[in-house]
Amino acid sequence: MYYRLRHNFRLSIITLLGASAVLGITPFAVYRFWQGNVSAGIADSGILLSICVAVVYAWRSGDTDRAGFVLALVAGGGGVTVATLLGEVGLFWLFPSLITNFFLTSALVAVLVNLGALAFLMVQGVAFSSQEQMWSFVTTAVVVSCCAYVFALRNDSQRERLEHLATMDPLTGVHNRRSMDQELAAAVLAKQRNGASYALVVLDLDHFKRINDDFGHSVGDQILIAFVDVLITHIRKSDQLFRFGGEEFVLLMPGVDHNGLEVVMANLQRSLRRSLKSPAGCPVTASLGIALLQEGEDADHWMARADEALYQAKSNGRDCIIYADALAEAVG
Ligand SMILES: Nc1nc2c(ncn2[C@@H]2O[C@H](COP(=O)(O)OP(=O)(O)OP(=O)(O)O)[C@@H](O)[C@H]2O)c(=O)[nH]1
Repeated sequence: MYYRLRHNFRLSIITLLGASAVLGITPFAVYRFWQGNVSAGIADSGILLSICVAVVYAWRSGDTDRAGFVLALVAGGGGVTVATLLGEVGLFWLFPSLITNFFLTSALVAVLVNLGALAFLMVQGVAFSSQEQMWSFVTTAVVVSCCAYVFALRNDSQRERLEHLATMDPLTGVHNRRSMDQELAAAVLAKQRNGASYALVVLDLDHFKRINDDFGHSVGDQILIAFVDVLITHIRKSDQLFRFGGEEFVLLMPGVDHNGLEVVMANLQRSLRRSLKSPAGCPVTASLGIALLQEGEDADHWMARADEALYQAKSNGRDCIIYADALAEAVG
């Protein structure tokens, strides 16, 4: 539970809202009934119940987008209902809901819900004691919503940027090892669920240290970029390329069989030999270790078999492709 709260921001906001609603609205609901204001008491109880249902749904299904959207509607609708029933006293409740909506759902939906709630109150008019009060309230509420909207947009773009930085390799523009771990785990799960086939190809440039030593690090960088360009032209849209670290890359290929894979890899190897050259004109080659995901295998074991195949390719003199499954048959 603590892990989910820590790692899922929207779930933690939904939970916080649920707890605040129970603590904040329950006494008011009781007070309204006690005062004999049954309609306001029912409105408070309805809001409370809807919030609790949405919180439970979010926890059970993990679908915080839908739960957040429903809660934003409940918050907006609840604020309007309370303002309509209680007038000026109820209007104050609209401000927390105007702000909270930006944490619960997307910035655009939140601002639309807020403007919708304000427009409804203006058209209906009963919540305000004078025109002047209505315009002051609506103006301040729109200013608050606009500021929150700008803040939420900025927050979204920073989160996207952070996500990008955390998952992409800045030099080559392909995904990094962190994303690879997630995708391998997803592939293993898909294999367990529907028997999907996957191949893992570990590619490592040969004698790359010499290139750095002879021509400098920036030339080495350019060769890494050119290597990725060649790989990208040879893979399908559904294939995923990751930089595992240094001059080692990993290709995750769904929906492949052994024969098809052999043809694609042989083409790739030819293409690398042809197009990847050092500044002195010498071909830059790569060694490849390949493993098809087996029934009941986990990601670590799968990766270890592909790595072992790569090690064998290096031991065989490099510029070579080794299949882990063929290796296992030969050993067995
Ligand atoms: N230019 C550049 N070099 C890198 C980068 N990351 C790692 N390297 C270099 O890659 C080289 C890898 O050297 P080794 O692990 O000995 O591998 P190798 O020389 O390719 O030898 P084999 O793999 O056995 O064929 C090291 O010199 C690293 O400094 C990078 O981002 N840019």
